[in-house]
Amino acid sequence: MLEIRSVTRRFGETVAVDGVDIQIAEGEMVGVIGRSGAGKSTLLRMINRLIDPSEGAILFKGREVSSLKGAALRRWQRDCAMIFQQFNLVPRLDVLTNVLLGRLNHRSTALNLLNLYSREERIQAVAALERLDIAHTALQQAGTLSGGQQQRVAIARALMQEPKVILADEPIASLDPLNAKVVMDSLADINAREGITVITNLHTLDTARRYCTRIIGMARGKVVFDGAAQALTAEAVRRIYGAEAGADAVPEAITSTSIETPAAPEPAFAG
Ligand SMILES: Nc1ncnc2c1ncn2[C@@H]1O[C@H](COP(=O)(O)OP(=O)(O)OP(=O)(O)O)[C@@H](O)[C@H]1O
Repeated sequence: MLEIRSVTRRFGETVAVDGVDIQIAEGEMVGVIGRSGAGKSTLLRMINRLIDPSEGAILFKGREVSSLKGAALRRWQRDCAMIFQQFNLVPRLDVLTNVLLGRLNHRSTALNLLNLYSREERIQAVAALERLDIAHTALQQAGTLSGGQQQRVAIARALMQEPKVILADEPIASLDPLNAKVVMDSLADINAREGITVITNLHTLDTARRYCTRIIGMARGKVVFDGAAQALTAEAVRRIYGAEAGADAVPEAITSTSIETPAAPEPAFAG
């Protein structure tokens, strides 16, 4: 369904993504792992066209999305929701309005300028917040919520886009273990129930193993592993993280769990 065909992205002398070929079927839950600088974010950002490839093509259901422009590009960006490490909410707006912003690319410019949302859209937004168990925050300023709550708002906003694909760029890197679990459980639930394809960059191996049916390992811009979580052997881990990351010597930062360690409950308002 999603095909990344010989895609390369250069930034000056740096080759961030180097001749990558990947095919992802509808409904997969894919984790992209690799060291910092391996090219994971660049790959994700090229899929929804925040960045354009230097070479190669990206196709969705046989149609090249890497060359779309104007309204067609906006439709693709609507189909392909993005979740960021830093949530990217509008902090001064209330939570409900932030979620409604997910409808932007569904609507005419005039409706957007007038800030008019239908009753159905508001009901849909509240339902998305309820699903993520944060409907009680609907009228609070988004910036007053804790990180975990803000990421859930971002997921609700993504759901409002009615996307075909969700791209999550290190969605739990800024969260404590309990919130990381809530966010990953939500993404897994959306993948399982709606069948929405999820592609997520993750910085810990065990999270990828636990949640993703398929893992793509990147090193220096190239795909060096692509397979089932169970096939991720010590040798594969060495290929992804480097020779020094031996079976017993994988750096703590790579394997340490960001999910299971108990943590103190988050404050209700962590402005
Ligand atoms: N806008 C940019 N301008 C210049 N170089 C960039 C830009 N974006 C990424 N790079 C470079 O491309 C390479 C890949 O970066 P990328 O952010 O994709 O890696 P990553 O695997 O996502 O790492 P991290 O986990 O640290 O975000 C790095 O060397 C980075 O410095």
